[in-house]
Amino acid sequence: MALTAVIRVPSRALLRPWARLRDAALGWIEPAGGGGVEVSAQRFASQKVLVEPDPAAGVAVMKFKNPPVNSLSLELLTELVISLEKLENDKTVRGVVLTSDCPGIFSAGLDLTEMCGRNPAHYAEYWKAVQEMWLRLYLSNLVLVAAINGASPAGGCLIALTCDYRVMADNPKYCIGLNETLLGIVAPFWFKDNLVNTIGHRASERALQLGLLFPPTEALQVGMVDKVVPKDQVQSTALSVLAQWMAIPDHARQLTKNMMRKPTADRLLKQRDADIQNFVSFISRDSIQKSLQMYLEKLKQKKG
Ligand SMILES: CCCCC/C=C\C/C=C\C/C=C/C(=O)SCCNC(=O)CCNC(=O)[C@H](O)C(C)(C)COP(=O)(O)OP(=O)(O)OC[C@H]1O[C@@H](n2cnc3c(N)ncnc32)[C@H](O)[C@@H]1OP(=O)(O)O
Repeated sequence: MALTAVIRVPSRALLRPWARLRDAALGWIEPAGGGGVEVSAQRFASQKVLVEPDPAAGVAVMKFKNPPVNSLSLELLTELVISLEKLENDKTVRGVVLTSDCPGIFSAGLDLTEMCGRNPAHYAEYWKAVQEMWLRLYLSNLVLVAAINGASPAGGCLIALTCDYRVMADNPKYCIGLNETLLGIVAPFWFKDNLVNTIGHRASERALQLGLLFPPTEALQVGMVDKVVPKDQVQSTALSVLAQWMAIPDHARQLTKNMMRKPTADRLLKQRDADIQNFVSFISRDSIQKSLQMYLEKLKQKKG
């Protein structure tokens, strides 16, 4: 990856402790004596989220890279939020394409191993990170376009739903949807709200109860994605769409986005702790743990 952009990062001594953790996560190194440091955009490429900025165009491409299936581990979620925050603060960037570096998979959704056989404190930490990811993406001031270049179940679909526009590859093997009920679990209310805001109430009711995973043409029909194109055109189409959205003055577009989305985000913001408690007690149930374990086993057996 050839990247040339230069980003100014303040001295670590001036940053809060969490920012030092962030620097470590992103692999930024401050030279001895440090009074601020210039890092090349290559350093911006962390392990599980690659960011390719194009300052001339005012955009960046963010690629998830957590093989084999881009499951949303705690580590990936943390890097995603940090990378997004950095882009939000970068005055040269106004729009971002979200896509995958893993062939054939956009994201397999939440990491089942983070929700199985762990303790309540871990479940709480994990759920807080999932909430944070959703809130940051859903309320982002940037134009976000999803370039869905592979399967996108559950949490993968949620990421796509937070975007302002979704372009999907036309391979009928790639499916997208909130399939939680197939795992014996329930999509949280804010997943549901995001879906209802995208495809409407009746279509959501059907899709959520049946845990429907839509192939691209059906996803287009129901309004879950906005455009279906051949696989090799997904990213270029997403970049063209980004350019169209970026032709609108930022302040007017951002205020409009906020007006449309804030009430939905506020529903979660008003009850974040209660939502974490609900998740922890739900996921800790023996019956739910059994369902998830059986589902994981089925995924593993599929190979053999
Ligand atoms: C009433 C109160 C309610 C409160 C709310 C409570 C609960 C709700 C909580 C959460 C909502 C959940 C959201 C989610 O996102 S759950 C995750 C859902 N995801 C899926 O169902 C996708 C599962 N995966 C697949 O279907 C396939 O893997 C794939 C993505 C289509 C890719 O298929 P492929 O054939 O290419 O790969 P494999 O299937 O062979 O998988 C390779 C490897 O990856 C492992 N794996 C797959 N998905 C996950 C995952 N999500 N998490 C962790 N690991 C995953 C798979 O087991 C294989 O592992 P192996 O060790 O065998 O290599």
